[in-house]
Amino acid sequence: MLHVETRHAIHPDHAKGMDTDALRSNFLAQDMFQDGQIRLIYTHYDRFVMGGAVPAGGDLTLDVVAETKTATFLERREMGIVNIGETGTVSADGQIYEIAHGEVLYLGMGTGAVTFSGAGRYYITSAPAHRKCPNRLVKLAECKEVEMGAAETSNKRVIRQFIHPLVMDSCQLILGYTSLLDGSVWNTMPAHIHDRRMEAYLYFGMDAESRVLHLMGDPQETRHLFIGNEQGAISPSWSIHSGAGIGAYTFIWAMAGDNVDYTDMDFIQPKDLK
Ligand SMILES: O=C[C@H](O)[C@@H](O)CC(=O)C(=O)O
Ligand SMILES: [Zn+2]
Repeated sequence: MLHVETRHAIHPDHAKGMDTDALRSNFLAQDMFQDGQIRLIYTHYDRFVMGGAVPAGGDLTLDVVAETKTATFLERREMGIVNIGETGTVSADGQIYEIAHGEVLYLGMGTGAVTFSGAGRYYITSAPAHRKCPNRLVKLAECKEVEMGAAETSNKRVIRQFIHPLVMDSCQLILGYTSLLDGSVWNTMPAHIHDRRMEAYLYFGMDAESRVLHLMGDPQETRHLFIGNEQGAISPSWSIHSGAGIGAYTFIWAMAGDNVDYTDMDFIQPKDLK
């Protein structure tokens, strides 16, 4: 079963006046992971799509998505898939990929139908593409690891870059995930924006009762979302995207836009946030 929800692009002046419900219905991504379903959120931020596929031991095929009005979803798009569950398989273009927890599968433009199977919980990201880059399963050992932060500032973390120019080729999509070290709670502080790219976070690996206090908004007009396990935040290009967790967490970040330069960020120091 396929379910697709559309999220329109919001102007920062509009976001300023939103109450909690409006912020959550526009920027929180929830209910993506349901047994036996593929659930996508089609955003108008760079036409980035995020979602989940949970085959729960069976098979789920993603092929036609009415929103794109193309013969297949990937006809003019690329896709990045992260398995946040147990080992499972994804079949595409006549290949069967066995994907362990934390591994990333990139599927290039023109790949055709994609079938998700087994015990995996698959986080799906996709952006429009202009050329075919080779399909590739990126193993944990192949990603680029970057250590950031320090215990003294409660933000010691490891950033693992998978769909990233230092690892592989893609059109728009950049993707990886960041894990907080024991006792560190803050991600992406100092915060940043990048007007050239939108971004989406998916928080996972959390206790069911735990929450991340996710910060969003114009740096001078910050807002927050309390986010639970396997929920995400959609970050417009004008918004910061940062957070502090009550317990351990990892988050997948994915971006689409004008460049694939991960280091292209405009930082905002804590003293300049409001
Ligand atoms: O543009 C890059 C993204 O916001 C994240 O990769 C930041 C991040 O993982 C972190 O600092 O912890
Ligand atoms: Zn960012």
